[in-house]
Amino acid sequence: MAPTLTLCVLVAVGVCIVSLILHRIFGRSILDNIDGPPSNSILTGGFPLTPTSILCIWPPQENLPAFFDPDGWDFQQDLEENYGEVVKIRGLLSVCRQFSLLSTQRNSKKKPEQQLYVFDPVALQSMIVQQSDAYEEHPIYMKAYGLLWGPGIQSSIGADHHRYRKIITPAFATGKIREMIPLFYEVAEKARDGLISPFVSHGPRKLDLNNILGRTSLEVIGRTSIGYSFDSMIPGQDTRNEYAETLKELFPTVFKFKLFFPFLPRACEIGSAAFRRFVVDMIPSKTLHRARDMVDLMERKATQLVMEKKEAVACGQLDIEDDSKDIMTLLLKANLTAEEGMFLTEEELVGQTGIMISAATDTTSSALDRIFHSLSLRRDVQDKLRVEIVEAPEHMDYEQLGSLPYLDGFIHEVLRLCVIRRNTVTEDNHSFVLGYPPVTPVMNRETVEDTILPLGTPFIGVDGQQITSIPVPKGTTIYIAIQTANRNRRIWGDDALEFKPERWQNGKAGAQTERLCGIYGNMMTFLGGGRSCLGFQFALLEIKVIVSVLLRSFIFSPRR
Ligand code: HEM
Repeated sequence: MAPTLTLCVLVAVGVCIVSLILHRIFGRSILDNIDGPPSNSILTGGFPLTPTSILCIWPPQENLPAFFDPDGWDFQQDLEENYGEVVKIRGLLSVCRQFSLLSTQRNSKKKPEQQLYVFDPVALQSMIVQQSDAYEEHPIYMKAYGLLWGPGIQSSIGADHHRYRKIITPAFATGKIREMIPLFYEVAEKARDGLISPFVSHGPRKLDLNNILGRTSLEVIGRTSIGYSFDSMIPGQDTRNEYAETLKELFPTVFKFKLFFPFLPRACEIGSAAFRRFVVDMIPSKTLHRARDMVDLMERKATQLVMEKKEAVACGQLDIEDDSKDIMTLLLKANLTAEEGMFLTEEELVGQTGIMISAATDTTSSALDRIFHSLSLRRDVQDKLRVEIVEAPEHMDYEQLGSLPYLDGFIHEVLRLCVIRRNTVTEDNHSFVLGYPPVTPVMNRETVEDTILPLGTPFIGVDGQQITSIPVPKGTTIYIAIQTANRNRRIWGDDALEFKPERWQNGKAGAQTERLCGIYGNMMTFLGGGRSCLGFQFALLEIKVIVSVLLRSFIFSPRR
């Protein structure tokens, strides 16, 4: 290492250590009284100040890797069982945050590394519904969405977000989605034929169900959102185009940079977009350049799709008054009648196209993966479901799809618990099934003002006193604990961790006295309030159609 660089690194490390010591001595926070798992990492602020621990700077954070680990079951379980329904988590790089390099909000009343993990139903209701203006989408994720897709509903807050939501919501009205059901069947049946065809031509063989479910979800949203086919779904052929490939690779590529995410809000403020682009071009990282090229490709494609649609409308090839058109046509139509300042610009239509396709594809396909995985492990559930489906009409309409009680209970239960914990379930012993919701076990928010978080279930603070509400300083990161809320024993009962579709029959589950503020089934899978999932009905119908089509033709077993 060059001497100057070595000196810079030493000075930076020295400054961090001094800051950390000062911070630990003088930095009091009103969140100190909330209990949470201990941290031993130098960069999370929870480390014991010994010479050995000072050397031990990796991993850079203690709670978060365990927290976000796909197999972090014990950690999540520990949070649920050993603390109150609001838990303090130690976040990333607290030392650097002292210098506001990472912090998105300057605030003296809290230690920036302290974050709250919330599953108390009253607290959730306050954050998501009553006091929602005080809790915004986390700036890191908003910036990330903005960089990936451009301006749109998921990369906006406040008035802009209200505007997007107002113009997009009618495209998801029940009447519109009901008309999409025949298309759901068309794509699901192509998927079924694609699965059957290799058996017919080559006899028994292994198939990649995960691949075909991903292709099916993308094709459904391509056709319904913009009237575009990404994949001819020709049996036996993987005919996906470049956009589809890119979409599949995008998140795994981008998440290789997850340690740098906290720098995004500040980094996006440095210089012009052209300058930032120049910096990205200059950084010698193949992966970064791959991510850049993927974003470019997706933007080009979305722009092309929007332009084609606009031209088709302009030259009369597409009748915008015809209600049975895709979501983009509905947005173009809504634009025509929108009040001043309420319509979507071309750039926003492009951003929205990318967001919509991404929001609908990974979510639904991972829910479907978990559904077929659960079915393969629970032959009893699979058989019972098949009996109900086979007795129903082959092509069901909206009402019929909603009227199959076991299918409905099964989908609710998968979306409550989802994927099966590895090594806990066998075909013989199926009583214990745990899982993650399909999008993420948590959603991030950040307080944009000082606020008070009320609690439904008071708990004892670190000082031994009862806490009935928590003053939360501006700039605090909050995790909406979707997964933990969905299996909170106080709400769901002692069998909360068991996979029981029957619990939904006769309206038993979902009608508990303790309410969660989610829009679907008294659970948080699709969130609630002003940022809840706009496509939840779409997703439910799509899933029901695909499950009913595939269960008629196949018996699913676990891979041997
Ligand atoms: C099982 C499937 C799905 C699940 C579990 C799911 C879940 C969610 C969740 C939790 C959010 C809130 C995100 C946040 O606050 O950052 C969300 C937002 C959203 N979802 Fe879904 N989603 C699913 C499928 C879909 C589908 C199929 C579509 C579209 C056709 C869709 C469109 C959206 C949109 C547009 C938003 C942004 C809403 C806003 O910011 O106001 N989702 N979804």
